[in-house]
Amino acid sequence: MDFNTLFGGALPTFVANMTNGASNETQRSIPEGIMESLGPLLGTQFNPLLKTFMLLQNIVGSSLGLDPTVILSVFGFIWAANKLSRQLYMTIYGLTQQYLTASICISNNDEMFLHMMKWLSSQPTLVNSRLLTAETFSKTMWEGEESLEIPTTDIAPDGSGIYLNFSNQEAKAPPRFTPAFGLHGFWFGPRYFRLHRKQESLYDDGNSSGTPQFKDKEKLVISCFGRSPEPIKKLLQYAKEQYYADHHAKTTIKRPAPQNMRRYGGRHSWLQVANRPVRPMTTVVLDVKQKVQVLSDMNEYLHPATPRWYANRGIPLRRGYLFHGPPGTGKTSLSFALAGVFGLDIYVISLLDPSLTEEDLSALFNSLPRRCVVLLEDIDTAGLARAPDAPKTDEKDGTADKKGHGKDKAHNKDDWSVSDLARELKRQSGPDDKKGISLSGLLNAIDGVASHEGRVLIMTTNKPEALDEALIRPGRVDLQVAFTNATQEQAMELFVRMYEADSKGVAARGRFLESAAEPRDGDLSDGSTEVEEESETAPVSPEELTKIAAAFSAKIPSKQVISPAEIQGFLLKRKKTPRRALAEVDVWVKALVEQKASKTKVLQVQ
Ligand SMILES: Nc1ncnc2c1ncn2[C@@H]1O[C@H](COP(=O)(O)OP(=O)(O)OP(=O)(O)O)[C@@H](O)[C@H]1O
Repeated sequence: MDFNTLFGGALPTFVANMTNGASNETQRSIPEGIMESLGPLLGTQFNPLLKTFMLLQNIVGSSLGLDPTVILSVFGFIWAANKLSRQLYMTIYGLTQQYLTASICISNNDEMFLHMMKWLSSQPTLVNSRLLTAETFSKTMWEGEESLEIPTTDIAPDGSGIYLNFSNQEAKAPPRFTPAFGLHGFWFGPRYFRLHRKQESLYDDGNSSGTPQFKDKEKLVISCFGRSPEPIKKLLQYAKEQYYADHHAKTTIKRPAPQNMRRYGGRHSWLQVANRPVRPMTTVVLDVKQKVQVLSDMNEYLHPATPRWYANRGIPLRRGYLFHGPPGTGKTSLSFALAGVFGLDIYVISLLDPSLTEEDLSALFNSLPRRCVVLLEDIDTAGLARAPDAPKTDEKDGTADKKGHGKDKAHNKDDWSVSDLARELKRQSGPDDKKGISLSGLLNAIDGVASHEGRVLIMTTNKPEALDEALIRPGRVDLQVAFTNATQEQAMELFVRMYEADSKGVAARGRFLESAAEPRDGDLSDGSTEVEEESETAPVSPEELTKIAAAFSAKIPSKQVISPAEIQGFLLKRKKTPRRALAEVDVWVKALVEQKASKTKVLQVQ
């Protein structure tokens, strides 16, 4: 079939019309027969479209006096120019990318990803862009809560029970917005940067996890014009500094990550669980000599020149402290205060964690940062027993190896009993023997080959006598700090600390003697004096506070039977009424001493 037959004889007319120029108006319109010819060719569904097009062509041709072929040619030219310019742009862009821009790629496996995302989420140009990702973002207790207006619930009809209500607090927390996947641009100083946020699915063959699966990984590619990556490096450094800007005032607390995350190692081994304001050293009530001793020892150890000093003498670069004493005497508090003083993160490990194996413990120690505090709390409760067949000598120095197999080596093969055999079989069988930490497992982690040097290890215990001597021998524990129940001086210090911030405020406002219900000196020594409701809450001057504190401490037994935590608990219940605390201390001390003597756990007075 030729074209003429196809177009039903209309083609010659159409061609003639087109070639005859634009002078004749009838010639500018599309020949009528062409519709019928194109219809079957394109299919019936295109008919309305074709008709509309033809109609438009006719209108344009006849009413505007334009030749449709010219219009088509113009459109064709624009299309071709567009294609060409795109091609050109792509080529120039590709060449520029290859030879004239620098890029740095950041994977979400790295901390730098967090720094960058936090910085990007604070950039107005980016958070006002049209392509965003919203993330639920919970604030910690210490972030901008004070100015929040919290609704109250009135549960008593007479209005006497008005309480704060936090039921919708999550709804009020605004989400965080970050640039969505795709291309973005932003300015940093005088320079323009391009950001490409990408997501890739990687296939994990299951070597580490046991189950093959696809995992999503994110990447940020930051590029800038110029052959040097220096501007991007500066940007990354800046983002990192911003990220840690408020860290000098905070102590970051980390714990081992859940088991399924730990297997990725590196920064996945540890999970940040809190970022608390630094605990000032002055808030820990302890003998000044002891405080200074620990502080100066740690300061010396953390000095940049110390690693070389240790290396020159072939001494492993480690420092261990044992804080021992009754419960609630400030062992953990001192650990946190020390981390705060030296600006170190604190890594807390619980040896009672059932998911923690000895391999995990070694891996955790191995992934510690260069300088940090590792806190092993209540080490005596971890059931760290020397293997029953392990020798009494220090495993490092003795013939025994770290897994407690020493005796086996010395064992005469002929002496094997059935129980030895059963024990050996148990040790070698099943996955259960991998659970829990043995003494040798802990020693391995603390000072084995894999152990990270440079860290400060703090172990706390209520029962130092229950610890194996291998655990606390010099080299593993270099300094012991004894904590005791509160002395009278400590009780006084605790009392002053509890109320001094308020009393300073009183001094500043010059309201020392404002209250008419101010107790006389005689009242202070007599704790049983009934204190009027309004005088209890009346402001206390610093001078008066010292007097009340002295009177209070005199009522604390000098035999040190009450812990600082107990005193703190008592004062907290009267946190705005120092006079009431003084008035009620006698009854409380008596009840507490009796309760301790009778070994009951139930408090009569709180
Ligand atoms: N010496 C102290 N100075 C200041 N506060 C103290 C002191 N001892 C205890 N406290 C307070 O008591 C509470 C418990 O203290 P902390 O956890 O430090 O005691 P601990 O000795 O570690 O107890 P445990 O042996 O039970 O772990 C904390 O809130 C802390 O502020």
